[in-house]
Amino acid sequence: MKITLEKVHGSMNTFYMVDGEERDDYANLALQLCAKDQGVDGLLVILPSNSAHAKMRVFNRDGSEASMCGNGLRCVARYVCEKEGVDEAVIETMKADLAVRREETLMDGIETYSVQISPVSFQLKDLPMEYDNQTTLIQQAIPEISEEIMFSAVAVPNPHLIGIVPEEIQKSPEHQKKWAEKFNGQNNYFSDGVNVSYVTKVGQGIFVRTYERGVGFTNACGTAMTASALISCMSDMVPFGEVAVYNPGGMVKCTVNKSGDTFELLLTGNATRLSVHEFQWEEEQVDSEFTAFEILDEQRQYEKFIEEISVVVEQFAKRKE
Ligand SMILES: N[C@H](CCC[C@H](N)C(=O)O)C(=O)O
Repeated sequence: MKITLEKVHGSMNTFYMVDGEERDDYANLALQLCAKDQGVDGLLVILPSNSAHAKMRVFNRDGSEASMCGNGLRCVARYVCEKEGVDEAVIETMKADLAVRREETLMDGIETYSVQISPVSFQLKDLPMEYDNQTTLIQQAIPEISEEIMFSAVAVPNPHLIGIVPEEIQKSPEHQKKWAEKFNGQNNYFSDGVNVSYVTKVGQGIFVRTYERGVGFTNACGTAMTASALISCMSDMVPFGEVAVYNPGGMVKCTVNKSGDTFELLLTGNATRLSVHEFQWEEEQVDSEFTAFEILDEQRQYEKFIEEISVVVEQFAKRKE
């Protein structure tokens, strides 16, 4: 079956995106596309919805389906808003219908969208995570890992383990890689894996590097950056409100507001279109031609944005090409 795909990114977290009908084999499409393209982190599927303008499903490189994707939702938001000719919309996701909106550009020529990140739960059963019969894990050392890293577990609603780490640990990915690989393999804590983020204060904001469940290290993980901003506000590293979150793929703004004992989270950042492709999708992977028949030039502008903030980003991490 011939399908049209867009290649898009949010903070250089890159996806193929397809506008299709409900089917039960999109994991197979994700595996085929990711086998062909090492530079992509997963597949976004846009589907009809009974409750919203559209529905988003997201599949990781390993074919596993996630309940949410913050960077991907910005790209889906742009596609749906431009298709419907609106600046605001609602997108159905696995656990919630989320508000999305077109925003002032981060920089000229960089389409920018905000997306709601919800629901939020600190209950370990919602990740899921098993740890010493605890029901929550917030700003706590896990002695097996380190005495100097404060960890927090939160579902937004996909699962995140957030560690506030000193600069010297952040400077090299080895420590994070060791534990993220353990928690996404055979282990007693996370039966369904977990996205692992290391967070360090930088300037007025934070720097976040994430090892994503089902993918590995990515340039950015939208739900992880938002969860990291939430934990950074709760631990008084930064004030509540708008948090500048730097990552190897650029920078986003996360807005963290507390009302009573609930949190409202918003993720604002680029939604960049890279190219458009035709793909012959067969049951078995065929070596069909997989060329871009349209290369867009939005990336040039995004590179200028990266240059502007590289001094902050490059002290911790080089971007994955
Ligand atoms: N790897 C994540 C899904 C993708 C989320 C990430 N790309 C984002 O922007 O939030 C998980 O399995 O929970």
